[in-house]
Amino acid sequence: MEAPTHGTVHLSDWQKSYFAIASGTCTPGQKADEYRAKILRIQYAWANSEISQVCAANLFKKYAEKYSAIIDSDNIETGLNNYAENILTLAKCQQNDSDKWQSALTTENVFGLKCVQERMQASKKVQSSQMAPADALVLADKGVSASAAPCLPGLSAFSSTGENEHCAGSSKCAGRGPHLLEHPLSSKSLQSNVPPVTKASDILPVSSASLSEQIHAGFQAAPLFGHKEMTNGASLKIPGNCSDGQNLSLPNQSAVQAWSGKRKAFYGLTDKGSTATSSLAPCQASNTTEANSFSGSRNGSEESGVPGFRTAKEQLWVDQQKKPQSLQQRAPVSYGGVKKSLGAGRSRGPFSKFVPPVPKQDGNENGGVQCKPHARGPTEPLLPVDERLKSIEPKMVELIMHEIMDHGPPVNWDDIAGVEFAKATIKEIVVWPMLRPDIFTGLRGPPKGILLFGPPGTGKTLIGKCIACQSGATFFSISASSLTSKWVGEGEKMVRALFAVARCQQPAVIFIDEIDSLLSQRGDGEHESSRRIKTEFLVQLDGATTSSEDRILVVGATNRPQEIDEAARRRLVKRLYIPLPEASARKQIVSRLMSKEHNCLSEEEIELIVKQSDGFSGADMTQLCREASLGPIRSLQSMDITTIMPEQVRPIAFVDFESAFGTVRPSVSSKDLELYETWNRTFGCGR
Ligand SMILES: Nc1ncnc2c1ncn2[C@@H]1O[C@H](COP(=O)(O)OP(=O)(O)OP(=O)(O)O)[C@@H](O)[C@H]1O
Ligand SMILES: [Mg+2]
Repeated sequence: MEAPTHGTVHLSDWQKSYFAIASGTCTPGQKADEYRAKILRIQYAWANSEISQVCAANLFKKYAEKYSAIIDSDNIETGLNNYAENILTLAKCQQNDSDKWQSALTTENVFGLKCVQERMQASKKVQSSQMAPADALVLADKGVSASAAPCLPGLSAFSSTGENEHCAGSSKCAGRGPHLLEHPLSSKSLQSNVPPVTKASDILPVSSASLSEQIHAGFQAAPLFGHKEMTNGASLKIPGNCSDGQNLSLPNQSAVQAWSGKRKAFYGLTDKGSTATSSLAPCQASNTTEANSFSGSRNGSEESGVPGFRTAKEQLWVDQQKKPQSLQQRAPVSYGGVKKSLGAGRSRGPFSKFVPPVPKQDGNENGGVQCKPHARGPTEPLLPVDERLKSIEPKMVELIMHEIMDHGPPVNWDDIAGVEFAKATIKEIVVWPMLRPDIFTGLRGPPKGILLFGPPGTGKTLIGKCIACQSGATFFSISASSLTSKWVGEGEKMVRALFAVARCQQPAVIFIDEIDSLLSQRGDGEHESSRRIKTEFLVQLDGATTSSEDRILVVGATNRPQEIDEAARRRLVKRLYIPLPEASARKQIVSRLMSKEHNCLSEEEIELIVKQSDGFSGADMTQLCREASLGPIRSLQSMDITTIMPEQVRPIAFVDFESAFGTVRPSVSSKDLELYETWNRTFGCGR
């Protein structure tokens, strides 16, 4: 029988396996394996010129499609759909920068390594026969820093071919010997991802500095790049007859020969001597000593006056370390125009800049404690966390930090028409004590809780904004409904976090709009979560209002004062009625709004408007002016609005107000007003 040729065996093989796959008895896994094997065989056949390139391409395409159809299919019977799983597994395995480094290699098992033992023996012999010069290692490589140096004599056990005998002679070096590995720094440094060295022959000469770099670098990058990327050419040559011009290589260099060949050129061009350590900052961030010694050793050239290369991350980190504590805090923020609001009324978009609620003025009011819930990233230094925030979930603190900030137009006291008594009282109990805490002490100490109540649209929220701008305090503006609805089940934690953050950011004003929805009377039918929020709020409020040191002011605003829980009412000691604007206030609102518009209103006409608008709230007055300002536009019926020039629009006239009165009505009924008046007489603190 004729022996089958190579080609026929090959073909029958293919046929057989094809039938096996097509038989339907294979599991998706087996099929995938078979297709994968086929793809490999195609590559192999093409590489051996058994099939043409066109044929290989066609076959490859066919089997790759089949293969990926199985892999990607999420049908349990026919596919594997392990794509996501693999990715997830990979992602899990991926060492995160923030993960704590846990190296399998410890000082103990370094000593256990046979090659290390051999080298230790050898260096001991050398030490006993010859004393090494003190600065041998510095000579070996100027990049060695003072902090890195102590570990090096011990590490000299790694050096090549008895080079110690030649470069040494150091009494320090020799005298200390291998036990110096136990130096705290060195042992720390050694607890890195040094790949296990298996053979003594694998240990090839490495300059001491580059070795220290590798150790500090945890060999993360070094093994891939080969020695030339590790240090510049000069430092690779150990002076004297240590290893003259000898090519240095890393333990597993052979395994990455192909890589280093390609990468050498690339990295060699861009990053002399720093490539191996360029991604090191994250590992160093948590340890100042290590980081310093690291930068010292790898930027040895800095010591000699030549600035070493640092990545931006490293430089930032080093700069932060250099700054004094107070400066490490973020730059003081002027709260003039900054409002922090949680929930309703937030104008901050998702891409707006985050402004932290930092202590202002000297930035050191809390003893320089940075209220940072946790390190934001592995590359950032771990700044001290405020004690008061330790019991608070970092997530909550972050939510408060991220959500309460806002920027709003600055509001002046003059922008608020009327309510003179309320304004004077607020200035007295909010602004002045914030400005002169030294005077407002003891009995003069400001109240810690204020309630602004009155009909809707009378300027309560406006007053809140004004306090934010004028008091100079850190301002937290919280809509009660956002606390109760947005963070279902977490409301009370949010309340706790809010007060904790406020405590860190003193002086602070917590403004709670619609406070009635947060602190309404507790009843049997109410939801458990809202009851818990309420209780927590009262507890916090109590703490804030009774503590004499805390400079936290809680300002609540409501148009339903009668619904507020009596316990909360008691804590909000200053209850200020914000009534409907009087005639003078209404005039002020109209005049102020009209002064910004083109109008032809006479003084008498304004008086008439004021008279006619009796019972209007501030918001109603604003709406009336808006409506009137549209009058001139509406009168341009015959003209094309798209082509009209601004000068062609006539000024706002009294007639526009007359027609505006036809559509704008007071929003507060006299019956409602009576309720406010009664409540004010009962609980209010006004005159
Ligand atoms: N005293 C005032 N002076 C000037 N403008 C005012 C005054 N009161 C109200 N306004 C105008 O009405 C708008 C709404 O006021 P604001 O939101 O402060 O009312 P509020 O009392 O908080 O009402 P609500 O009880 O419904 O929350 C303001 O933006 C402002 O334009
Ligand atoms: Mg309001």
